Amino acid sequence: MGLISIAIITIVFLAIYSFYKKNFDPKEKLKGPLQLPIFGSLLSLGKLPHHTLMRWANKYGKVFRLYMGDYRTVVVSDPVMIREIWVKNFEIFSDRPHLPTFEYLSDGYHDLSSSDYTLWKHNRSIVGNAFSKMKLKNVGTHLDRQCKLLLKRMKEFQDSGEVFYPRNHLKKFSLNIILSMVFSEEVSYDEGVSGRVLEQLIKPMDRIFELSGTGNPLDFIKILGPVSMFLIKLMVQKDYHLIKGYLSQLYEEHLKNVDPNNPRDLFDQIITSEYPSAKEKNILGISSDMISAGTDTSATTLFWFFLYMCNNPHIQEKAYNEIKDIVGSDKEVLLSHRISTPYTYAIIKEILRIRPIGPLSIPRSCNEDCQIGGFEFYKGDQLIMNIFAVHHDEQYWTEPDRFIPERFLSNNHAEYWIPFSIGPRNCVGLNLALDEIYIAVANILFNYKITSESGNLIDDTEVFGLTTHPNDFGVKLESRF
Ligand code: HEM
Repeated sequence: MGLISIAIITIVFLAIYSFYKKNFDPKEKLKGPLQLPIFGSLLSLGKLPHHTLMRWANKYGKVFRLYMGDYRTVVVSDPVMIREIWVKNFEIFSDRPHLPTFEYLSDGYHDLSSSDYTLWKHNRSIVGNAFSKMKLKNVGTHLDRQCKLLLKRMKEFQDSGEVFYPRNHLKKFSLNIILSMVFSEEVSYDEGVSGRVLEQLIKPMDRIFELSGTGNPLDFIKILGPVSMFLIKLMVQKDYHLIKGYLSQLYEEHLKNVDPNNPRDLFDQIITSEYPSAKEKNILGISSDMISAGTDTSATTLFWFFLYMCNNPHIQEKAYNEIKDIVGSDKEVLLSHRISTPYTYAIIKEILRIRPIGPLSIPRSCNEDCQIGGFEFYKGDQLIMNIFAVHHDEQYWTEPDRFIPERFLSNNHAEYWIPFSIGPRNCVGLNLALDEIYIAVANILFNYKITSESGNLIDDTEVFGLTTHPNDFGVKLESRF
């Protein structure tokens, strides 16, 4: 028998075994859709995986199983089970799955977002402490400055009557908040001036996330083994080196004159912390996390804000009146106004509910066989929290597909409003994100009436990606003064 025949017989055998194991394993108690051999559900998740998974949850249960390639994956859309897994049994589900993409991009899991429990605990406390110290010092100053720059940019569009395309301006707003807090750097709003940051940081990051988005078969098919790592490196290493080069340069510059007693920014605090090993790798990994996780997330939520305000002029008017009555002649909305503007804050919560930018959160893995809530979990399982499904569940929300900020006025829905996930490994940037979104939303509403460019409703269909965002659109700005 020739080599080709042996290879074909092996592949057929593996495919039959894989089909049997994924669909008819006698120890499997969870229901789920029929799985393809080798790929499992990887090819059937569609363009909007969170919608597909929500449909399957309706059919197979709020805790169901599928396979992403070789990984048994349990998808959870029930807030009670989410609490059991992500909070009460956190230590069993604290880690991320070990995937070649995560491994390569984090230089062997040396960062915050993909590290394993022991290192994660250490790095999380460094970032947590750094944020608390910054909070006391000057977060408000960074937010105010960046908000003023954004409003100034918007004014130029309003004065000229030109259509304003919010997406890139919002990205710069969020990026600048992170850059100034972490590195004391800033990108100019004028195109071109920001060449270095754009070419070495933002564009490479965007390209990497496009390539390595959810469900890359190279990550999930174990038989591909070393070939996967080789191909992933081939695809992302140029961009990866650009990002690491940019961060390494900042690291060297900061090292020259860092004063541990008087840190200038978050990076100084990260640099001056102790690490169990691989100090430089961890520093670069954590700072790269801050930029990748902290920029597009808040910016995309603000992008949705523009859309929902154009499509709901009565809601926009109601929030404007609330802010105007509170702020009066001060000309500027501050963080301290948030408590007195509950309707505006309810708008933010409703945007994060109806269009959570990370609808499937970031996956976790199970580190021991266990039974929780009557369901079996096995070591090595991947866990997916379907935030979108929880946020659109009719059991918890009246008319979940409608944009109704009022629903948050009488009830904060804390049990099932989970855009930042829950538990000890939830979003570390939660408070910063809510602060920056509030500052931007409230000041934009106070200064401008926003309408769609065409006068028609803007399409609110999502595009799945690093963050789930709308298709690009432009708006008209009318001054409130
Ligand atoms: C609207 C804004 C944002 C949303 C909806 C959001 C949402 C999330 C979610 C769902 C997770 C996964 C948590 C888990 O595994 O349980 C996460 C993790 C993370 N987020 Fe955010 N995020 C936002 C903004 C930010 C900002 C501004 C930062 C900047 C510092 C940030 C930094 C991170 C980091 C570093 C992680 C990984 C945490 C860890 O593994 O310990 N996020 N975020």
